[in-house]
Amino acid sequence: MNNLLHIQNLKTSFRIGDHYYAAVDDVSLDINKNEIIAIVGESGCGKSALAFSIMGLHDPKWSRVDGHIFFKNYDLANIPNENLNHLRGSDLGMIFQDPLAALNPLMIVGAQIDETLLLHTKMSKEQRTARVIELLDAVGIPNPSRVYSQYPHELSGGMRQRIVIATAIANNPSFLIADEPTTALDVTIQAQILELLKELKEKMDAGVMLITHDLGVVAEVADRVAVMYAGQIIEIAPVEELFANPKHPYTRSLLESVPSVSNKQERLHSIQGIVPPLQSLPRIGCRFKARIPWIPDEAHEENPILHEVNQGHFVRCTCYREFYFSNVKRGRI
Ligand SMILES: Nc1ncnc2c1ncn2[C@@H]1O[C@H](COP(=O)(O)OP(=O)(O)OP(=O)(O)O)[C@@H](O)[C@H]1O
Repeated sequence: MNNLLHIQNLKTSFRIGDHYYAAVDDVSLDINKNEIIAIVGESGCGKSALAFSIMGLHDPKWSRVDGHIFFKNYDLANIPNENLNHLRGSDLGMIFQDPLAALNPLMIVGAQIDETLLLHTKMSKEQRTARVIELLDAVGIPNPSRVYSQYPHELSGGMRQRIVIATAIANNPSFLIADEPTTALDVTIQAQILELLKELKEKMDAGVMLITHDLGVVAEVADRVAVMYAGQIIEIAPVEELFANPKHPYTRSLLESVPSVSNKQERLHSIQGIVPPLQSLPRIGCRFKARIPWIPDEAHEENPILHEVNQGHFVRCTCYREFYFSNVKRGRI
């Protein structure tokens, strides 16, 4: 079977004052082996809240996770912390956005990677050192033996991100989350890191969840794309299908906002309004409705569900059938 992780009706809520508000609201999603699934959406749509729920990183004092996350023989949303601790760093890996925050500034990088091997394997010190060197080499670090003994501040941003990746993949995780792994890097390093992610999924048959704002990155590496808006998946499709045939008004607007060589004379499209804060997210009806006020009410569904419009291509709410850009009438598009 190809399925690796099965998320079912996941709801992640944060406590604000006396109430809980869902940042991830009834998300169901399958992630397969040997697949990179990109999660896209504006800031505040719930991408990181989803990733942190899978890794069990939310503070239970301030949050609540309901639903199921089936992975191997576990339900990650409902297992004791010690089991999750064991899985994190072995079968589950996470690459964080900011390599400086993820690394210990007082420890040489080799020792940091070694620590995860020490925690999760029975390797001897010699075996671990050899494995760390092998990992440094695998993530494209030149002169791994020298870099082993360097501190994070002695390395460039791209090198530090590679160290974070080497740590995340040290124990060959079968599922890896990469949260904006290339945001802080220049484009050449970005391309190398993306190449590395592709290699990982192929060589280790891993499933990768890639969280990004960058649709160029998505086009480059993803196999499937899930578009999130206001805590929900509003469209999901294989990558070529999503770019060729976007349906949901939000997805179309996101794609329309990307600069391209062919439309560089035109003003870039901007999506009207903002993602509302958690406390004021619309909870009934189409959550995107307020940002497309020119679309008639009747076009929206009362309880929007995901409709399969093509094989493996799902879109939420019937408004996609009636959608046009507000300036179409003025003849700009
Ligand atoms: N610990 C928290 N307590 C309260 N609200 C939170 C907490 N973490 C996130 N939120 C809120 O949950 C919503 C989703 O946040 P999240 O960080 O998942 O968005 P995101 O799509 O990952 O954004 P970005 O792309 O900026 O990382 C936002 O409204 C955010 O303010």
